[in-house]
Amino acid sequence: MNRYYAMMVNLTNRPCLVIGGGRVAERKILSLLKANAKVKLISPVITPLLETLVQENRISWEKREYKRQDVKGYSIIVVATDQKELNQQIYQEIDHQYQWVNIVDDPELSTFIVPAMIDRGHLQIAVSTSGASPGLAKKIRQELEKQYGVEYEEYTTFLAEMREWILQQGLTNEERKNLFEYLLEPDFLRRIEKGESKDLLILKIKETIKENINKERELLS
Ligand SMILES: C[C@@]1(CC(=O)O)c2cc3[nH]c(cc4nc(cc5[nH]c(cc(n2)[C@H]1CCC(=O)O)[C@@](C)(CC(=O)O)[C@@H]5CCC(=O)O)C(CC(=O)O)=C4CCC(=O)O)c(CCC(=O)O)c3CC(=O)O
Ligand SMILES: NC(=O)C1=CN([C@@H]2O[C@H](COP(=O)(O)OP(=O)(O)OC[C@H]3O[C@@H](n4cnc5c(N)ncnc54)[C@H](O)[C@@H]3O)[C@@H](O)[C@H]2O)C=CC1
Repeated sequence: MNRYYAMMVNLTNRPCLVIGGGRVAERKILSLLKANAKVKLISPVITPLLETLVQENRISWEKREYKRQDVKGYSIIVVATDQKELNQQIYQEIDHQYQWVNIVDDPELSTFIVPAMIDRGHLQIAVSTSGASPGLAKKIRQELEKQYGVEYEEYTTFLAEMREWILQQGLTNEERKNLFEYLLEPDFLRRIEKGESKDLLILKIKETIKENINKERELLS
């Protein structure tokens, strides 16, 4: 079994090809769309949900069987037909030097595999078993979803906005480091979880920080 390298890939507007339009292809397409990829689908038959995505112009679809000339010019190719031999044949016809390939029924041939994802706004947690047990990756994803609830969407936006502001304040490395630590105190997560407005919280914290910095600087001068 392979040992994989995890990375976060920017697929915005990148051309991605999915061959086969069944249940598994549907799952891969939904996650590609979440990453703003430009998805093309080739398959004679597709699921009702994929039909809807085609009608909404969110993916393009060629209603036909795969041809050898199809597999050129993509960042990512997902091979998801239900025929093992065909999937292997497609693998042979892909130029692997320039394209990342996921063969859904053959981890050994794939140049990348897809983890189970917890999606909480800026926070994404990926769970992988390296193909040992995709079912376990899904189970752990479901457990982590309880631990990292929807409040993390607002919370990570709060952290991102505060961080950007702190970076613009012309502080010393030491001051910045202390503030980033301060932001991670559990109290802020708790307050957001309880429904306190993120924007008001940000205003209050900025005031506190400014006061403290001014006080410290007066003491030092
Ligand atoms: C190697 C990999 C390649 C890839 O697809 O990238 C792969 C391969 C295969 N999956 C198979 C089976 C199942 N896959 C799932 C589910 C998911 N599979 C996903 C990823 C991966 N699956 C990659 C490894 C990821 C890793 O281990 O880290 C997830 C995480 C992500 C996603 O697909 O988006 C998504 C969960 C999403 C979620 O819910 O969070 C379930 C459960 C279910 O469907 O409910 C089952 C049945 C239970 C079981 O088998 O465990 C089979 C056998 C098919 C057969 O029996 O013929 C193969 C082929 C083989 O192993 O040879
Ligand atoms: N990686 C994963 O997470 C999982 C992988 N699998 C594997 O994935 C494969 C696909 O599973 P499902 O999506 O459930 O199958 P499915 O039967 O729902 O879909 C297969 C799709 O392939 C298309 N297809 C068939 N011949 C084609 C051709 N010549 N050119 C283009 N498209 C063609 C069909 O039209 C259909 O849309 C299975 O063989 C299974 O071994 C199964 C479960 C999970």
